[in-house]
Amino acid sequence: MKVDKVIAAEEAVKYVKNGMTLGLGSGSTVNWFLRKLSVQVKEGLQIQGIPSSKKTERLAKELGIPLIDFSATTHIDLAIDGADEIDSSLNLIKGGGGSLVREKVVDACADELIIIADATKMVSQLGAFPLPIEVLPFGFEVTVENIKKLGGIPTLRRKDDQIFVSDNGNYIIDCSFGPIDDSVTLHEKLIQMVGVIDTGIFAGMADKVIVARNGGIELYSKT
Ligand SMILES: O=C[C@H](O)[C@H](O)[C@H](O)COP(=O)(O)O
Repeated sequence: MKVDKVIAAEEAVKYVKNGMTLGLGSGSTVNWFLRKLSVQVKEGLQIQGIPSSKKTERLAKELGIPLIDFSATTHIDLAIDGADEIDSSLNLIKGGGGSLVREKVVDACADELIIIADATKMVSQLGAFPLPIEVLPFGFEVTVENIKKLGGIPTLRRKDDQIFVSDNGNYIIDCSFGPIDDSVTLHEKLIQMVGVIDTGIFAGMADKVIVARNGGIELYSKT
């Protein structure tokens, strides 16, 4: 039986049209989308993708998906991305894989953003997943203290006993705020802090969310 991430990814491929410039998100669900997309590309579909992470770039190249960067165009027709949490207003927490900043740049300039996920990502309120915040390494200790003042419990992300470094050369602070009542206000407070590059709150950005649950598809659209 196919896992739900694969089913959501397959559904998203149906939205890709010949000639499109695609924003390619990051994460395991997007990786399934890339595999499905590459089959269509081999069959003659003409698209070009702008990757949102080095991992996505690497996999897309391996799969033979044509890639460009923003020096070729600043217009993206459709971005496909994953998420760590999705609320009923389609606000998201992203960045579990550490790609939030490039993802936000790519997703924000797309005419349409479609999020693909399995049903485990749907929540009644954001906040069970610690919010990833990308920060400048210089003086990150100060930034962490400032984040604490907002009531969060911050943890510097590590991987294999080393500090995790993003594709942009920055650190990630995973911060538990508990249930987030107002994600826009929280994002605005954080983004104003010196040293904060961006947060994993993607509020009001998703146009559609494709959720696969027990093998079936649910489609949610921005109202
Ligand atoms: O930084 C990572 C991204 O925001 C991913 O899109 C997110 O973590 C979801 O990943 P996955 O599809 O592996 O659950």
